[in-house]
Amino acid sequence: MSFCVLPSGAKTLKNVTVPASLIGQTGDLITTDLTIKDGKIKEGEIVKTDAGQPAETTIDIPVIDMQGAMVFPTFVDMHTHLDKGHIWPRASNPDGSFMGALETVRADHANWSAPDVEARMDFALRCAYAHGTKAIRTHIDSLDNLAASSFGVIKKMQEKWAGKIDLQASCLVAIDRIFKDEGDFPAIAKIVAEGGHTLGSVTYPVPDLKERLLDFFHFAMMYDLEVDFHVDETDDPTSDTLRTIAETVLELGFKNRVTVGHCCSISVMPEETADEIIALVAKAGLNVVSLPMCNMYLQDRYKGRTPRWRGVTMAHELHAAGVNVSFASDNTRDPFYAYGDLDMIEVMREATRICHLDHTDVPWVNAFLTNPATACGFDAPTLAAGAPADLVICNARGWTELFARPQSDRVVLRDGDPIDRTLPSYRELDAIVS
Ligand SMILES: Nc1ccnc(=O)[nH]1
Repeated sequence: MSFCVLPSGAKTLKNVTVPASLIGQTGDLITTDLTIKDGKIKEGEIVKTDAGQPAETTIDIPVIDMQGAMVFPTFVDMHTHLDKGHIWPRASNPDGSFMGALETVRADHANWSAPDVEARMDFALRCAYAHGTKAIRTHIDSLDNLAASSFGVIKKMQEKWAGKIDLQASCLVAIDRIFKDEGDFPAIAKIVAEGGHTLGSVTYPVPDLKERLLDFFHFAMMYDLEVDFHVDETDDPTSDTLRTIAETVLELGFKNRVTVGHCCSISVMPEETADEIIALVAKAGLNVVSLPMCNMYLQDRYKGRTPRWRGVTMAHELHAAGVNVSFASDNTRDPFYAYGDLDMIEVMREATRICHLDHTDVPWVNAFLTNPATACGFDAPTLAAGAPADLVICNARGWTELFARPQSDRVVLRDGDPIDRTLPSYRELDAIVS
């Protein structure tokens, strides 16, 4: 049940609480009025005036006192794995470890027919849409001959969800499998380029990392692609592939957007080493995305031992160095993360708690909205006049109320009208994942 019922069509939402940065102001939260007309945000309240005024100002529209309800633009979830989502019932992680995840997923690849991937992906997109997300980047497992089939499903989903969810995809291929002239990667890169997707890889500290990265960037430059890496998702402080990625970007003068995800290991390195790498990341202009829920699940998990580390990257230090830092969902109900529902309010709540995004002057709310949009090239979410009225409205008047409850009773408007927020039932997937 929604906490309030809003009419379709034009309306003025009086007394809403919005993050100042999203209406181009400084500070934390601001109380304002938002008028919605023709599916777009207008400034202030549309006042009924006498005849003789421009037509636009003479309409009479409902005015609703929102009593301080928080309003956000719809969210951007820039790092997900829609092709893996919801396989948990048939492919659970045996011990919650990273290796357990990798091996379980690899064995499950045999089940990833196009209809299987499509059913799970569409389910996940319905969840994301209902929670108030408008743009998503997903990684696509591309080895084991999956690229042609799974990118085919992406194309179908992009068409089906056009206007509702802006969907981007990035191939996911282990760096030690990337060669310029042999193996599967040349064909995968071609599929990525032809579909206008993003070139992606997961880097490990392999002895020939530099050569493999140069082969990767060969394709990124040949096809003029944006790139997205899974980087150092480990508690091994000697895993410093982030440094090599930053150095390679600088050496090549690579100018397209580069995203690096996870980057967990810098936070267990000696401080001076981490600072050096962070400076390089800033110089290379890399966009960092942290995946706190998945990191907390997989990192520092040793049987019979209580975790002592939260698993996340150095978000505050990266931000202070001028790096564009974002947060995203990562996996949902698969061996890499047993939970999750592509709910960016959950991601914002958990990231705030895990990474201590509270008690700072930094407008961290941007890390779930404008920062990921910048990293991926999605339309910038904003509450400024003229923006589409794609809004998430919560029955909370400030951060403590917002993060204390899951906001399951939130209202989502798309083009100014409330959407049906009913979540799909897991039972729907029983036939394929049980
Ligand atoms: N965290 C993750 C690493 C690699 N693959 C995934 O699906 N998730």
